[in-house]
Order: sequence, then structure tokens, then C-alpha cells
Amino acid sequence: MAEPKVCEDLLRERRKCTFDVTELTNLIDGGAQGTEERHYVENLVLNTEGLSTKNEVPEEYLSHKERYEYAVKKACILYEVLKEYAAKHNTMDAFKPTNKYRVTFGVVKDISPFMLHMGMFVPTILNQSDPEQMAEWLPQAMSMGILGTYAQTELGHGTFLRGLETTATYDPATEEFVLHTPTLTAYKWWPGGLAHTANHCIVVAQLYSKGVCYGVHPFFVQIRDTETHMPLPGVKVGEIGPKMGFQTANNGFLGFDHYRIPRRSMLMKNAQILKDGTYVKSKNDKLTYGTMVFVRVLIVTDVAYELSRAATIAVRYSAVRHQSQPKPGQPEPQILDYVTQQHKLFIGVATSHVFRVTGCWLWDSYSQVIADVGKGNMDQLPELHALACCLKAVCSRDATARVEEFRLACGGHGFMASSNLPIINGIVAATITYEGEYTVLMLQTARFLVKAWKQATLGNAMTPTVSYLVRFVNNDRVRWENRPEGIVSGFLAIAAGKTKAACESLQEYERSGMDYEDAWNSASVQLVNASEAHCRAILCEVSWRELSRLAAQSSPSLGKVLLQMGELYLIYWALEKRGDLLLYSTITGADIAKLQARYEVLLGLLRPNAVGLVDAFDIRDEILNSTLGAYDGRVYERLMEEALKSPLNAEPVNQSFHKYLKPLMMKAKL
Ligand SMILES: CC/C=C\C/C=C\C/C=C\C/C=C\C/C=C\C/C=C\CC/C=C/C(=O)SCCNC(=O)CCNC(=O)[C@H](O)C(C)(C)COP(=O)(O)OP(=O)(O)OC[C@H]1O[C@@H](n2cnc3c(N)ncnc32)[C@H](O)[C@@H]1OP(=O)(O)O
Ligand SMILES: Cc1cc2nc3c(=O)[nH]c(=O)nc-3n(C[C@H](O)[C@H](O)[C@H](O)COP(=O)(O)OP(=O)(O)OC[C@H]3O[C@@H](n4cnc5c(N)ncnc54)[C@H](O)[C@@H]3O)c2cc1C
Repeated sequence: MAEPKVCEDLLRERRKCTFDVTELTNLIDGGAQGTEERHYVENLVLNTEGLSTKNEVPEEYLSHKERYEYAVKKACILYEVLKEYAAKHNTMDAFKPTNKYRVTFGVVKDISPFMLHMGMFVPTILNQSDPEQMAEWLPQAMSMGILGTYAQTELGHGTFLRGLETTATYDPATEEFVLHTPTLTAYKWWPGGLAHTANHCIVVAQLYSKGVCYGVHPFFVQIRDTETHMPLPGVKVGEIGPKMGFQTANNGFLGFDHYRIPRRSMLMKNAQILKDGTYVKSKNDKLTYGTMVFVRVLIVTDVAYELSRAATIAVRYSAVRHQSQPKPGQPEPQILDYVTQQHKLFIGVATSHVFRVTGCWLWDSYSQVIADVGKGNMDQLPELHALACCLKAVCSRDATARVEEFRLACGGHGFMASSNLPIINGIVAATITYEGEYTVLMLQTARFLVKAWKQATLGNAMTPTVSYLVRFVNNDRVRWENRPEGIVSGFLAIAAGKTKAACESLQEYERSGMDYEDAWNSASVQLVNASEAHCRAILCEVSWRELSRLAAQSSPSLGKVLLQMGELYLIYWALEKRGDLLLYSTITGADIAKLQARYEVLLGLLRPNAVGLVDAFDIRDEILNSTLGAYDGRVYERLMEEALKSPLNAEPVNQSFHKYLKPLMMKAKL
């Protein structure tokens, strides 16, 4: 059968595009070879028997239990396919922030029950086990001979890791640890895949030896029999129930009743317990938190990708949707022509690029610091932690706001499950909380900023990401320049000004007699604001630098568009933060009017390329999973086709009519 035709609106939009869409796709994939490899993986996966979702009942109609079973079945077939592929290539590729493995969304719309296996279980083994442990566990984990997750959070404690209650008490007589859950609040709660998928997990527990508590440490723990999958004696495990999203992630709870594991189950790359119970300290006890730093770094490119999916849906839909009649007698225009609609959409497209390039920069910084840590140099760990915390926090929160804006931009149809915007919304919203909650992570960065400000005022040497503070110690109003570099300077001035103000408040509260912790709490709204400003300045500075670099390497037509997106992001935020700029720079009302005018010009310049820009994200229909965003733009046909799949439409009259509605109506007639 011939493929259905692409709708006229999208054909016209594609003809308007001023740059080579493939060139941008290649840039996003890190080169033409990256695109080729991604296409290869996508074809491999989506052409595999049992993986295509084409003729299946949409996941949303399945019961909670069926949906989980469906996701497990698909994840297993998918793993086999990816394993074969990985065997021929570099397996570590799976951990790089590329789009190659996002093909999983073409197989299960929501989160895979294996996500924590590859995302945290394997990385923790890689980063925290000693060579002997790695040799034993890694091959089993990589081949799925064992299925794992990362069990840290408890019912009563998620943020405060030092407060975790699960205990691992060393017994030198048997050379074992005794894992125990002393209270209800000590139950592990949340880990993905823990409920009915994993048979092993990394358990983070308070280590006790010779009566001394040495704080939280990771342990490699088997929780289910590998043959029968029954929970092992002393293990209580189950599922936590339905959530706002993450329906197929299989989040679970876990408790131990004096459950014994061998001494060598403690991950011993950093700290160790010797046979006699002697504790050998890690060079840096924060290395235990290493997997979280890794995931926080990945979240930045992850949310950039989710934004690109939501953008593709909303922009294509806006090109197809016609509404209202601003000029009497004229046809209804595409909603994409309304400048308010462009304002909703284009910042989201630009933000996806900003987060992707900043995320790649963060990944490179992470790789560098971790290589140094491997050589025993921990100097840059605090800066990396501060950077990963604020970027994870701000990017996850901004991305969620942008996805919601994309949903609103699709009007009523954006509320349909078949648009896929609700699932994307759930996936992105969760990132604000997991791997460190927004405010908590912002306050971690604030700790670093407060120390950095002190160093700056003392005239001491500064680490790279905070060296800008020095410029503002004695002069907090920067001279305004109406160009991208001037906006970046403005944001650096805001960050320095807010850091200074927060530090002064902190001191003021202390001077008033408060102890440091209470003063910190009192100043914490300002401290979070300072972190947000610092992060925004980094996003502006890094993305403008990276997009300019990429533009210089691209064809002139693409280069122009990359710079337009970079500039749009800068101006959007300059306008959002105009009050701060008035405080911390010499910007005037006239300058702000010029920024507003330039913003509107940029919307106009980007308008002809709107569809080309989202086409360049190159997200296949099977991965997009959206009635509104498909490449051919057959929005109304798809909405109707999907509606007809509702099981309620399988019969003209539902039994509830006879059972309830008719009796109700009969009563009214009496
Ligand atoms: C073959 C291949 C086939 C297929 C492959 C296919 C696909 C898969 C591919 C790839 C997958 C890759 C990625 C997947 C991505 C994601 C994973 C998926 C989902 C994740 C789901 C969610 C998981 C979780 O949520 S896990 C639980 C996370 N929990 C938290 O984040 C808790 C937050 N709390 C904390 O981190 C801390 O307690 C704290 C709040 C930060 C600190 O509190 P506190 O001050 O009380 O702490 P301390 O006293 O201990 O520390 C103070 C001191 O330490 C410094 N510090 C703190 N943390 C760190 C750190 N991490 N690093 C360095 N330093 C740290 C802190 O700054 C203080 O220093 P100062 O005293 O000097 O200020
Ligand atoms: C979808 C999802 C998947 C998850 N997957 C996993 C997993 O696989 N493994 C795992 O171990 N965990 C997992 N988690 C748990 C997750 O890591 C925690 O929920 C997260 O770290 C937040 O901790 P919390 O729930 O204790 O929040 P809380 O810390 O209780 O936060 C509640 C509120 O208190 C505020 N607050 C807390 N402390 C402070 C403070 N010091 N200063 C100011 N305000 C504060 C917060 O800002 C927030 O507003 C998952 C969570 C979700 C939602």
C-alpha cells in the first residue's frame, strides 16, 4: 500500500526552510557517522519482530499489571537486539549522551523497567567496585545474567543520605554483613525495577563495624532467587503503586530482616572492611555519591532530548492547525503564524539546543574530572558537584515548564494521551525530583558559591566556573552592551550580585545572633536565587560559546540559524530577568525596548525554519508516538484512528447503560 501523503501545510513549510536539515541532524548526532549509526540502531530495533507497536492496542488501555508485563516483554527483546549490536561495537557507548539508544521509546512509550539496571546498577559497579569485584559482577550485569537496580532512598529519607536507617553490621565471626531494616521508615522506597524485575541491587546502608558507625556505603545484594525469582528469606519486596508518570518503571519497596551477605559484597574500590572488621577509609567519602553525579550530568542531555520530542509535536501541529479569522473573509491562518504561538514554541526549540550543547560540555568536564579522580586528584570534585547540581536542577525544571508550554500550545488535543505530551510531561517532571530534589541541589551549589564569594573577596585564586565573581567584588553594576556577549556579562553580574546579597544576608542573620544553620535557613530563598542566577549565567555563557563555535564550523545558512537560536535564548532570558538587569547592570528602559524589538525580529527570522528545525531533530514517528506530531501531519485522521482503538468503541452500547443509567432514568420517570 502506498504511504499516505504528507499534508500540504507541512510540504509548504519544508519548501520554505533556508538551511540543510540533514546538516543540522548530523550536528546534533555529533557528525554524519553518528546519524548513520543511530539510523542503523533504529532500523535494527524497529524492524525486529515483537518490538514494533504498530498493530498493538495502545499501552494506555492496558491494566497496571498488563502494562508492566508488556514493558518487561519488550525490554527483554530490545536488550537482545542491543546486546548483539553492542557486541560488535563499543559497549561503553551506551553511557554517552547520544540519541542512539532513545529508540527505546519506540518500543515502550513510558520508562523501561530496565532503566535503573543500565542507568545506575552497572555504573555503580563500574565506578565503585574493586578490580576483583568488577571482574565477577560486571560481565553478569552487562549480559543481564543478573538484573539490578539502585536502592538508596527510604520511605522516611531521600534527600538526607546521612539519615538513612538501613544498617549493614559487620560480623567478623562469619565474615558477613547483616542487613537490617529497623523501622517502617527504613524501607527502601522508589528504586526503579526493584518491585518485580530486579534480582540484585546496590543497597546504600549505614555501615557498622566493631560498634562504630562509618556512614553510608554501597553493598551488592541479591534479593531474589535467580531460578524461581522468589524473594530470598529475610527479604520483603514489592511495588509502591501507580504514580503521576513512570507507570512502567516498576518502582519498588524493600526491607531486610537480619539478612546476611558476604563481606566482599561491600563495594570496595574506595572504602573497605578487612576480615577482622577494621575499617579502611576512602580517600574522599563523597566518592560514594559518584553514581548520582554521573546521572545528574546525563539528565541535562536527557531533558534536552525530551524537549526535542515535545517541540517536534507542538511545532508540526502548529503548522497543520488553522484557527480563527484575524482578517475578515480570509481563510483561517496556521496557528504557527500567531506571534504569541511562536513565542511559546521557539524558545522551547532553542532551549533544547542550549541544554544539549551545555550537557555535552558538562559531560566532557565530568569525564576530565573523573579521569583525574582515578589518578588520585580530587581537587575539582567540589566544582563538578556544584555544577552538576545546579545544571540538573535548572534544566529539569525549565524543561518541564517548556513541555507544559508545548502542551498548552496544542490546545485541547495536547491533553490527549495520543498526543504523547502527557507521558513526556510525566517523564520530564520526575527529573525535577529524582537524583536530588530541585531546592536541595540548588542549595548544594549555594554552599559552593558562598565559599567562592569569600575567596573572591580575599583575592584568592578561583576555580574556572566561579572566577567571574572576582570582577564584581567591588563593582556590581556591569556596563550594559546590547549584544549577545553583553547579555552574558549581564547574567554574570546578576549571579555575582545575588551571591553577594545572599552572603551579606547570611552574615547579617549571624550577626543578629543566629547560629550558622538558622542563618542559612533564613537566607535560603536568596541562596537558591543566587544558584539559579549562577546556573543561568553558565547556560548563557557556555551555550553562546558552543553555538558560536558550531556555527563557525557549519555552512553559512545553518550557522545563521544556530546563532539566531542562541541569541533568542539570551534575549528571552534577558527580558524575563529585566528587573535583575536593571539592578545589576546599567541597562535602561530604552535598551529593554530594543531587546524586545530584536526578540520579535528573531521570532520572524525563525518562523520559516520552524518545521525544518524540528525535522532536524530527526525523531521517527515510532519514537515520537504522537497523533499530533507525525511527519506527514495527518493529525485529524490519526486522532480519529486512535480514538477508534478505545475499547469502549468496540460495542455501540456499554453494559453500564443497562445496569445503571437506565435504572436512573427510570427512577426519574416514576
Ligand atoms: C549494552 C547496552 C544496551 C543498552 C543500553 C541502553 C540504554 C541505557 C543507557 C544509558 C543510561 C544512562 C543513563 C540513565 C539515566 C538515568 C538513570 C535513570 C533514572 C534515575 C532514577 C532515579 C534515581 C534516584 O533518584 S537515586 C537516589 C538519588 N538521591 C539523591 O540524589 C539524594 C540527594 N541527596 C544528596 O545527594 C546528599 O545527601 C546531599 C543533599 C547533596 C548532601 O547532603 P549533606 O550536606 O547532608 O551531605 P554531606 O554532609 O554528606 O556532604 C556535605 C559536603 O559534601 C559535598 N558533597 C555532597 N554530595 C557530593 C557529591 N556527590 N560529590 C562531591 N561532593 C559532594 C557537599 O558539597 C558538602 O561539601 P562542603 O561541606 O565542602 O560544602
Ligand atoms: C520517578 C522517581 C524515580 C525514583 N527512582 C529512584 C531510584 O531508582 N532509586 C532511589 O534510591 N531513589 C529513587 N527515587 C527517589 C528520589 O531520589 C527522591 O525522591 C529524591 O531524592 C527526593 O527526596 P525525598 O523524596 O526524600 O524528598 P524530600 O527531601 O522529603 O523533599 C520534600 C521537600 O522538602 C524540601 N527539603 C528537603 N530537604 C531540604 C533542605 N535541606 N533544605 C530545604 N528544603 C529541603 C525539598 O525541597 C522538597 O520541597 C525516585 C523518585 C522518583 C520521583
